[in-house]
Amino acid sequence: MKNVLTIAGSDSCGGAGIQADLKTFSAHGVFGMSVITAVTAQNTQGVFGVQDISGEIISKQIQVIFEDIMVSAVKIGMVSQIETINAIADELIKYKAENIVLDPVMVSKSGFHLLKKDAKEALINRLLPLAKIITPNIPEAEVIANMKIRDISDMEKAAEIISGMGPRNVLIKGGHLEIDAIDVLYDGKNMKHFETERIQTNNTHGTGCTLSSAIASNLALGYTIYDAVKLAKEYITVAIRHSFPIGKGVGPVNHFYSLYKRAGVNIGE
Ligand SMILES: Nc1ncnc2c1ncn2[C@@H]1O[C@H](COP(=O)(O)OP(=O)(O)O)[C@@H](O)[C@H]1O
Ligand SMILES: Cc1ncc(COP(=O)(O)O)c(N)n1
Repeated sequence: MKNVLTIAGSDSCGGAGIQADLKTFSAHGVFGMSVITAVTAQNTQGVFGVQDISGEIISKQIQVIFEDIMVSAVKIGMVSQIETINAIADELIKYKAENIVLDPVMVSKSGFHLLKKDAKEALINRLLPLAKIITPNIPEAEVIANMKIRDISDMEKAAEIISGMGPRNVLIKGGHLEIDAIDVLYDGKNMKHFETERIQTNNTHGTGCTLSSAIASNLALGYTIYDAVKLAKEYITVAIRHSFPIGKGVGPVNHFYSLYKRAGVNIGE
């Protein structure tokens, strides 16, 4: 069994954050572990409160896991504030963590700032260089690369700029453009596109968290970056296609579609 760690925020409605990550790990047959950075009071309509966890207890959570268990990959999601970022960077460097997948979460689909404005520099300076792959969506890539992204050619330019900041691979996700769902992967030399048709649904809560956790799972299982992204893209596409109209807002994706199908669970198809 491969052990995979998520360092992220809790989403009370279970669609994004830690909850999405652990579901994704389980769906991939890896053992999921979690370091909670913040607790959000969140549903499909929005984020209504956040309590950040102290840097001290974040460090402690990371330490006790690495002192005890072999960690094959680490996914980083919501990091909230500078204190959190420093604690994570210090510990991951100390334990020489490998296969770090950084999802630079900034603003939720519902428009809530999950990263404090003064923490962007710390995220770029301290976490980007540690990442085997960083997975920004379009608004996040615009902030990190400091440019406007309107089309695929802009995504490629931004990927090159972000690549120069230290991560070994950059995946810019195209979910926020109007065109088909095209993600751009840059490994410092070659540009690759992963393309699927856009699924017409409002239920995309947690897509980014799920994709990055699927990549981390695949890296832990020994896949190359290219195959890890390709398989993760296939997984998120199925999860979006069979997403759930739960709640009054942006519903969650279906992490266990294949399992439910095999078990004959009626999921309303
Ligand atoms: N409507 C959609 N149909 C198909 N794929 C989508 C759709 N929306 C997002 N995706 C895919 O989901 C993944 C997450 O992308 P995105 O939604 O941009 O991330 P985030 O949740 O960080 O904003 C990407 O692989 C993207 O291409
Ligand atoms: C705790 C937490 N982490 C991450 C997200 C981003 O997910 P999304 O972009 O789908 O809102 C979120 N809403 N909540």
